[in-house]
Amino acid sequence: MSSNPKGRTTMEVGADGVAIITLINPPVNSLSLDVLQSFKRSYDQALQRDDVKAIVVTGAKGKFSGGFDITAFGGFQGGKIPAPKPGFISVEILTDTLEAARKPSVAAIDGLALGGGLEVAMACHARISTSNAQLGLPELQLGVIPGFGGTQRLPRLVGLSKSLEMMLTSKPVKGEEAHNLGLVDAIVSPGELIHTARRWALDILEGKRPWVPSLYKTDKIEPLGEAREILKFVRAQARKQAPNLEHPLVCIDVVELGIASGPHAGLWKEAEAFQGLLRSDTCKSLVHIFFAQRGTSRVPGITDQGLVPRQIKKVAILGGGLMGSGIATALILSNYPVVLKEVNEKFLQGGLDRVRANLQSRVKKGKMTREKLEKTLSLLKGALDYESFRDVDMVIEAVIENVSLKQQIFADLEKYCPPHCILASNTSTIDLNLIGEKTKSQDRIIGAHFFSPAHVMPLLEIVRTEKTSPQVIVDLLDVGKKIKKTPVVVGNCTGFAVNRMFFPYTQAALLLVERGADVYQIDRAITKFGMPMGPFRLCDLVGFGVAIATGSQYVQNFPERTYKSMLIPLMQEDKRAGESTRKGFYVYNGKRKANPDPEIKKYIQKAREISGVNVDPKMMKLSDKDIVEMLFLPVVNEACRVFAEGIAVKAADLDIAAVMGMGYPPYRGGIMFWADSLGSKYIYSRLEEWSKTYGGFFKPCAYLAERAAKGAPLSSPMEQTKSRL
Ligand SMILES: C[C@H](O)CC(=O)SCCNC(=O)CCNC(=O)[C@H](O)C(C)(C)COP(=O)(O)OP(=O)(O)OC[C@H]1O[C@@H](n2cnc3c(N)ncnc32)[C@H](O)[C@@H]1OP(=O)(O)O
Repeated sequence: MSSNPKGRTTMEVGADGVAIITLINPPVNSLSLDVLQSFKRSYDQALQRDDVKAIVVTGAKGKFSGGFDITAFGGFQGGKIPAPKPGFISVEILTDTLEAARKPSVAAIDGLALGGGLEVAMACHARISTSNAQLGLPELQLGVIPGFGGTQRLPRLVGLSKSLEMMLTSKPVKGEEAHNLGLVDAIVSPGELIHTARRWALDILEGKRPWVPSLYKTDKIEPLGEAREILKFVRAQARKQAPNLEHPLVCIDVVELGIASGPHAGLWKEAEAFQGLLRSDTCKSLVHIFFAQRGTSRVPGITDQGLVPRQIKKVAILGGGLMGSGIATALILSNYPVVLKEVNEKFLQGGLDRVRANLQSRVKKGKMTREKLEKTLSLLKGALDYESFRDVDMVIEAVIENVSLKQQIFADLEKYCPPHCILASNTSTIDLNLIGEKTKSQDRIIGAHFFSPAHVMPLLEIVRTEKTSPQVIVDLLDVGKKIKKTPVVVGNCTGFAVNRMFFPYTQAALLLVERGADVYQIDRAITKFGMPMGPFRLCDLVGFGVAIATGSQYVQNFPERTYKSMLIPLMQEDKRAGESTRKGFYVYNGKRKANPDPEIKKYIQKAREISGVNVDPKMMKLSDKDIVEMLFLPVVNEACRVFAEGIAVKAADLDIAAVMGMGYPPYRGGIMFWADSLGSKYIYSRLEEWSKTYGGFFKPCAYLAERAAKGAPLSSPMEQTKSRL
C-alpha cells in the first residue's frame, strides 16, 4: 500500500499533557498513505494514553502540509495502488476519530496548509497560524474536489460564498485573511506557534476557549433558500467560464447536498464524487500538467552537473517597444535593476512610459500600492548609448526582427559588455547562430523568448545553441524562476518550439477556408475545444503584419509543408490588418467587440482563385470534431518533428509550451498528451488520408509513421535522440 515510504508522523508528549503530532514527508509534508496511516496510529495512541490530555497537530520544517500526495494519483488511476475505501480518511479518521474525540485538538499552521492539509486542520477544534502561511483548497486545479471533508467544513467556517470562491479559483488565502474570515483562530509568530497551540488546546479542555467541531457549525451558512440562490448563481458562472469541465459543478452539488441534507450526507457524497473524479481524463491531464510544469527546469546534462547559478545584479534591455518594456516590467517587479536602451529620446520615453503604465494597471487592480510602484520604478534607468552596459551581467535584446540589425547589436554588445555578461535575444523566429555570427561570444549567446505581454504571460522559452555554455543556461533558468516564469529549454531552429509547433495551426485554418469551410465556424469550434480564441481571431489580435512576417520565415525554411494562401496579404492590401485597424477577419467596435463580416467572402474567393483550388462540398459540412482534428493534428505532426529533432528534450516540455505559450487547454494535458489519448495510429491514418486529398501540408512525418507502425505512444522517450541541444 506504500506510495511513499519516507512519509510518517512523530508524536511527542510534553509534561503539560499535550501530544504534538508532526506530519513528516519532505518537501511539503504531503499526505501519502503512509503518513495518513501513521497519523491514525499516533492519534489512536494519543487518545488511549492517560498522560495525554490534548493534541496539537503540526508539520515538520515550517510547513503544515501541501495536501494529499499527488504522486500517488497515478497509482490509484492505474489500479497499481488500491485507493482507500471511500470515507476511510474523511469519515473514519478525520470525523469519527479526530473531530469526535474526547480530547481537544489544535492545528499549528506554518508555511502551507493546502488541500488535504487544510482539511486535517479544519477537523481540529481550533487553528493557530502564522501570518505568512497559505491556506487553501486547490484540489480543483487537479481536476478533483476536496475529498477529506473540505466541501463541508470550509463553508461552515468561512461562509458559502467565500468557500466557493476559494475552491473554484483554487487560490489560497494568507494567514491574516484566514483569521479575518474565521478560518483560523489566532495569528502568532513562527517562534510562538507551538507554544500558543498547546496552551490553546489546554484552554479548550479547561473550558476557557470554545471547543468547536467545525462540521456542525451553522452560524456562517445562509438559510437554505438564500444558499440555493448563491449556489445557482455560482453554478451558472462556472458553466460559463469552464463549459468543458464537470468537476466544478460536482463540487457545487456536493456543497449543496451538505447544506440541504446535513454534513454527514455531504461527507459521503464528497467521498464518492472524489473517487469518481480521480479517474477522470480531466484529472489525469491536470496532474500530468502539474508534474510537467515542475519538470521543465530539470534539463539532463545541464542542471544535473552541479553548476551553481551566478548572481545577476544588473540587466540591460535593448528596445523599449511592447516586448522590451514588458520584459523590463517583469524584471523590476522581481527587484532586478534594469537599464532600458533606445535609439532616441522619443522612443526611450515611450518605453519608460509603457513600463509605468504596466505597473499602474497593477495598482488599479489592487495588486500594488502607489508607494511600491515608485519604489519599483526607481530600479529602471533609461539610456541612449552603451556606457551603462559596462557592468551589466545580462543583456536581453528585444528590437525588431531584422537579422542585420541584430548582428550589429550583438557585435556592439561584445565590445561594451563585460566578458562574463550573458547575451540574450528575445527573437521569436530567427536562428541564434545567425544573430551571433559577427561575434566570438557564441558560448554566451542564448535565446530568452518571452510571450506578449511579457510581464503577464507565464512562459519563458530558453533557446540554446550547440555552443551555449551550460553555465549560461543555468543562470537564465535561475532568472526565469526569480521572475516567476515557467522556463522551457529548447534547441535552436526557426520558430523554436512554440511558434514552430503552432505554425501549421493557422495554415490549416487557411487551407480549410479556401476549400469552403466557414471562418467563424472554425473559430467557434476551436473556442469550444478550449482555446482562448480561434485562429482567425488570434490573427486579428496579433496583426497581419506580424502574421505575414513570421509566415514568411516558415515558407523559406519548410517550403514542402507550408500552405501558401494569399488570403491574409490580400486583406492587408485593402488596409484590413487586424484589430489595430478595426478590421480583419472580424470588424471591431470601439469596445473591441469582434463581429463577423460578410465582406470577407470576396477576399476568400480571390485567394481561392490565386491558389487554384475549388470548393470541396465536404469542407462545407465539417463537424466541430473534424475542424479540431484538421487544425490540431498538423500541430501534433510538427510537435513530433520538434521532438524527433531533439529541439525539445521531453514531450512533456511541449505540453507545457502549448499550454503556457498558446493557451492550449491544460485540462487536455497539452498537445502531446492529448495526441496520445487519440493514439498514434489514428493520427497517422487521419493525416495520411488528408495528405492524399489536400497535399503535402498534411503528410505525417517519419517519427509519427514509425510510432504508428509500432502502435507506440508519441510521448515515450526517444530511443536515439538526434539531439540538437
Ligand atoms: C483529498 C484531498 O482533498 C486531495 C488533495 O489534497 S490534492 C492536493 C492538494 N494540494 C495541492 O494542490 C498543492 C499542490 N502543490 C502546490 O501548489 C505547490 O507545490 C506548493 C504551493 C505546495 C509549493 O510550491 P513551491 O514552493 O513553488 O514548490 P514546488 O516546486 O511546486 O513543489 C516542491 C516539490 O513538492 C512536490 N509537491 C508539492 N505538493 C505536493 C503534493 N500535494 N503531493 C506530492 N508532491 C507535492 C512538487 O511536485 C515538487 O516536487 P519536485 O521538487 O520533485 O519537483
